[in-house]
Amino acid sequence: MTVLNDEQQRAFALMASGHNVAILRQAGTGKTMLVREGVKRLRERGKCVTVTASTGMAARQYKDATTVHHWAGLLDGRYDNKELLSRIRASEDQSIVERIKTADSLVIDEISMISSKTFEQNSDIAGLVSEMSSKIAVAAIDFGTTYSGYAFSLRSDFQKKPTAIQLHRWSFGNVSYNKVPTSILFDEFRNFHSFGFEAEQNYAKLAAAGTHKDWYLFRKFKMALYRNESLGESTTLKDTSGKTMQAIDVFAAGIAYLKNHLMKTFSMSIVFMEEGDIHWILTVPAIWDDSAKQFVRKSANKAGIVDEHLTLALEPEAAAVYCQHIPDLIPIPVGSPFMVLDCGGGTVDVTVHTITANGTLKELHKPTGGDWGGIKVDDAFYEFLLEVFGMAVVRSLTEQDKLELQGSLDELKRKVVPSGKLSYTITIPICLIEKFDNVSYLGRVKLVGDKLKIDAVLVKSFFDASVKSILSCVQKILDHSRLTDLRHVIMVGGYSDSDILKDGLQMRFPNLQIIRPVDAATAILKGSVIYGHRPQSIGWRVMKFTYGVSVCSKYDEEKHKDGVLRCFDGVLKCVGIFDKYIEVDEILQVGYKTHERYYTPTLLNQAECELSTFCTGSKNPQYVTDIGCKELGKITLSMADSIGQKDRHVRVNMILGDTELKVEAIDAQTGKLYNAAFDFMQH
Ligand SMILES: Nc1ncnc2c1ncn2[C@@H]1O[C@H](COP(=O)(O)OP(=O)(O)OP(=O)(O)O)[C@@H](O)[C@H]1O
Repeated sequence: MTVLNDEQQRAFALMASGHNVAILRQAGTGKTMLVREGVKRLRERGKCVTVTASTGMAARQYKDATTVHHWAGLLDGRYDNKELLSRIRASEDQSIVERIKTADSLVIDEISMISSKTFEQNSDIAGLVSEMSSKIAVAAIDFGTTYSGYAFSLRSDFQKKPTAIQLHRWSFGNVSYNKVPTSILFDEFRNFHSFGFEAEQNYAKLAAAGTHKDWYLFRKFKMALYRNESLGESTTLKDTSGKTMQAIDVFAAGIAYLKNHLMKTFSMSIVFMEEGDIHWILTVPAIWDDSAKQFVRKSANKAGIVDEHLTLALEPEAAAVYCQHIPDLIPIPVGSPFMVLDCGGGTVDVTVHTITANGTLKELHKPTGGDWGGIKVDDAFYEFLLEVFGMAVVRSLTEQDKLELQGSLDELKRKVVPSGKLSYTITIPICLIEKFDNVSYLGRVKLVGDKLKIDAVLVKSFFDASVKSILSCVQKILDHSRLTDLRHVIMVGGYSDSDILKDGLQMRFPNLQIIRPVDAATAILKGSVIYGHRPQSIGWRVMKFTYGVSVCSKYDEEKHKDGVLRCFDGVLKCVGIFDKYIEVDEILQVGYKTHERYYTPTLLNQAECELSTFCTGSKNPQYVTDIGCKELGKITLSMADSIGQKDRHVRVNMILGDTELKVEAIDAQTGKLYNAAFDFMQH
């Protein structure tokens, strides 16, 4: 084996761990030797390595090299990207697709001779290949706070027309809906019984018969994952009557119901579709933290969706992807920032992206938002009811009454417009009519038949708290120096259909163009399907936090003045130092890997090493105990393969910029790659 010097060894380590590596030096300094040796070593590890060069002449330096044009199927260079991709897609000879698909690493010699057009075409072809080698279908589940639904498309349909997405319509009574209420009913033995409208109606029937007391009805429970500091597998949820069940069982049952429903829909229309043929997308709010995302993943696993077939999509990001495919919707120029305001039932999620020259989306501002969705309006309405009727009367509502009242409220919310109306009416349950005795809102609330007639200004005030929070969040983002030229806001999510909200935004920000697509309420689901087929639609993301691990280091009087000191084998060390991997607000390319860090075991026979990971909103934390630092969880690194050896170490990369954090560890002695897992839920 050729011996590599330290610098070459470092370059090889980067190649081996999947980084993009540029080797730059004068002629005669060993670049070709390093490439030859690196290729040999990677192949010995079972990797498929392709060696190419920019010219035929350069390729001759290697035994089995070809030109990059030939390898990537760029044909003779006369086609533009679109034509090239459609030729490769339509070609009967799929050898180009096959060889790109199987390559683990690609070497390009004399890369400086390659034009930017060739680069772009290479990247587009790689994207096409990943699309063509993907699953037969993509199915997206939006497990929402108030409403849930699903959509899907076959790969073959997607390739013809990306927006050819089938959105399941749910029938109830004589009406069909895009989504169903996220309500789940379990029987007295905690077995899943029903979901959606059926769950609500079954529970109301049980309650009417007085047999509901041991049953469990969960509704609007998704927000339990938001900012939950102690989220774990043992977290419990309270049902409508205060009885508890394991949260993971409730989420898993809901996801399983939607998954099975979708499989049934498939089986009615498509022959031979199995779960393994589908890539599943689950949508999550972009502002959720890592433990909430991991919780959803674990729930999906429990529902029978395995990790390899599952991607989490960030809701506003998926909507941004969809909006790119709506013809004539948005005249947003390439390079201009635009905001996506995703207003759902529970969460309002705000992101800012720009469209790059190659059509991918680049995030410009970290996801921001809060729990100011449609249910804040509901909360204000129920507070009003309490004032008018009193706690005892409102508490006496039957399950059927509550169901009907929520339906009437949803209808009322849709009717409210910024101006022109003097009052609104809402149908209320008979028991409330009987108890109506208005003293709190004299002249502003009247009873007319079985309806409550409420002064329009009062009704509009139910939106105040939510709209105020959303406006101030948008203002904060606009104040960011990077976004001074932001002119467009795209509103998506069910609650964005509210004219009160849209008007509030337009009044406060008259210079912004507020765009609300026709299918604002389903943009997330449809965008998630497109994202599942083409994950490269998103190219860059902004880091929400500074991430790092807790390390200890030999005590340095200068550096560690405020540190916590401990003595190990007679050596004074400072513990709890924040070893920063990445900084908040940094914009990272999707799949970005941090520079490798090396960790050594403290004991000779240590088989595992645990790293505590931390995050914080501040840019340069010194210690993991600094204000604002939060422990995320642990990474467990296996060192079992080189047990007993001296000078062992594990090299660790964090993979950031994806929708979830990942970590990769390599045993430096054996070269074995471990997919060390983050555990954010060790509570
Ligand atoms: N026209 C409208 N005016 C006001 N509110 C509306 C309108 N249409 C729908 N909503 C409200 O939007 C919310 C549902 O939106 P959506 O289906 O996007 O939420 P979700 O997916 O349940 O929420 P999340 O994204 O928080 O999980 C409900 O609160 C509903 O009452």
